[in-house]
Amino acid sequence: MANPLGNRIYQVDIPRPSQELLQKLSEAPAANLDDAMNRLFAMDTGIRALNSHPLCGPAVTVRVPDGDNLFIHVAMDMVSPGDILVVKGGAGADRALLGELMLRYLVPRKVGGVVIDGLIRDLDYIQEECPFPVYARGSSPNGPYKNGPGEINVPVAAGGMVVNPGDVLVGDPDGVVVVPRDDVEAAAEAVQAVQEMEHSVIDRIGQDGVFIRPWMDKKMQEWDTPTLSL
Ligand SMILES: O=C([O-])CC(=O)C(=O)O
Ligand SMILES: [Mg+2]
Repeated sequence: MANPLGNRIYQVDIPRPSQELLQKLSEAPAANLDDAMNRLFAMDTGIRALNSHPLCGPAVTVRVPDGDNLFIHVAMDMVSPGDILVVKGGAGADRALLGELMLRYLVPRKVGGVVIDGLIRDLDYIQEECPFPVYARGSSPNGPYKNGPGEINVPVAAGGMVVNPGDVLVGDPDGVVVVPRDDVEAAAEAVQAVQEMEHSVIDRIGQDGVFIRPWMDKKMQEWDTPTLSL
């Protein structure tokens, strides 16, 4: 057998949450979902939405070297409908890992989206035609090499967060939140409570201009801040 270190493909049947659970996660803004997870689960701010389609689905993960997409091509044949292809490229990359041809190939495969910790190209297609969400650090006309190696369905550090195969990624223009696969139900429940709280605050602001902030009164009592006159 070839040396599998940095050169392996796990054929895992990732957990795929029910449509109902995914719906609950995706109907809230990513910010509220992150609040529901105590504000610790967002990818770093370099990972940006390149079109406006909402992102929500379980991850198939890929690790590739700087500027090389051979194993992304292999992973494209492993995604099921709704899956999010999550790629960790090398840190010093100056070339795109994916572009229009690959994205067009993923359309009939009904991929749920693509999140690239690295660069993409063919931005016009992504912004104007691609029917699913694409997130990446940016774009470059420099194209990828296709030499390998790589790993598929291993834990990757994408956008500064550990992403395991089957973790659920939820994204909107604010960025991407990673829900560990064992926490999906708890997160879906917790986000509903955050949503209800936000809606009641918004309603009061709209109704009578009152912003309910019990935490502010509590903190300011602790500070006992003097009000001075000049
Ligand atoms: O050449 C590549 O592998 C990436 C690309 O631009 C495309 O898929 O259109
Ligand atoms: Mg291209």
